[in-house]
Amino acid sequence: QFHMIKHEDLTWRESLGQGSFTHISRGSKTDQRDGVTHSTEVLLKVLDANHKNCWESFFEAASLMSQISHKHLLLVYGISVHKSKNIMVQEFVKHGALDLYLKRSMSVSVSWKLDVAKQLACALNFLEEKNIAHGNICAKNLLLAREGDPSADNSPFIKLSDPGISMALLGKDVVLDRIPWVAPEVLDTLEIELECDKWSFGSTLWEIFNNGEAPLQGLDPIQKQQFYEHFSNLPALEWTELADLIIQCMQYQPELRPSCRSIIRQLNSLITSDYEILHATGTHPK
Ligand SMILES: Nc1cnc(-c2cc(N)nc3[nH]ccc23)cn1
Repeated sequence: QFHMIKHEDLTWRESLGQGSFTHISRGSKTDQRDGVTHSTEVLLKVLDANHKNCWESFFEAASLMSQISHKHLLLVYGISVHKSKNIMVQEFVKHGALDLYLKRSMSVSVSWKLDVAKQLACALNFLEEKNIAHGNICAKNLLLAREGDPSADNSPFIKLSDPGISMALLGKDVVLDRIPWVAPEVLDTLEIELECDKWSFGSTLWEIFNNGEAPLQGLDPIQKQQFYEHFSNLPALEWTELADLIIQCMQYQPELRPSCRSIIRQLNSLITSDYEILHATGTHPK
């Protein structure tokens, strides 16, 4: 279920950092199509040699993304296995991870953030309709394909990256580190259900509207675990309707979390109210 890419068709360029048990580089792949050689810019995600036992989960995560195609899901071109290297070849998304982008550019508007939130909700709705749980929704896994430029009246465009190696294999410390993105029930079961993505969506909304700041970033793993044991909530945003949506998504009882359709409906009404307030009073909702 994967396109196998020959190692000699790959070119490595600069390293771009690392994920859980992986390191990533910019690169390119060449392929022949109707006798013409094409070179495509790609992202090369290499599984650390000392985590070879995770290769199945590594490729499982990618194959989830290549079984289905959607405009807001990252495209996986295929895999390449060469000696002890397991390589996933993904589309290269120009502006990289959303959390870093938000931290750098403090000037994105409320409507920009709502637009990005709605695109993520649409991607989740698509996955929900296919009964596919992602399991690692967070701003770091949202890639910005287009910045959006208000003066040119064009909007941002995001792509949801693959979930990476499943938490069942990542160990307890990584799971604790993913609080508050990982749904509370996952800490016991390490099973990912559709409702888990709703919880993570709430946490990602919080990130987007806090300019990429990681929620609970100052807490150590024990304090993070206590955050769940005390049924705590993230600090409320000033915009109450948005804060309410985050609370709905981050309900400790999975069955009480809203459907994706309800999330999209609520985002649409926030978009409308933001538009009306902005164009009526020239200020943003508080
Ligand atoms: N599928 C992907 C994933 N990450 C990127 C990316 C782009 C960029 N400009 N800086 C980066 N720094 C780290 C990753 C990255 C691109 N495509």
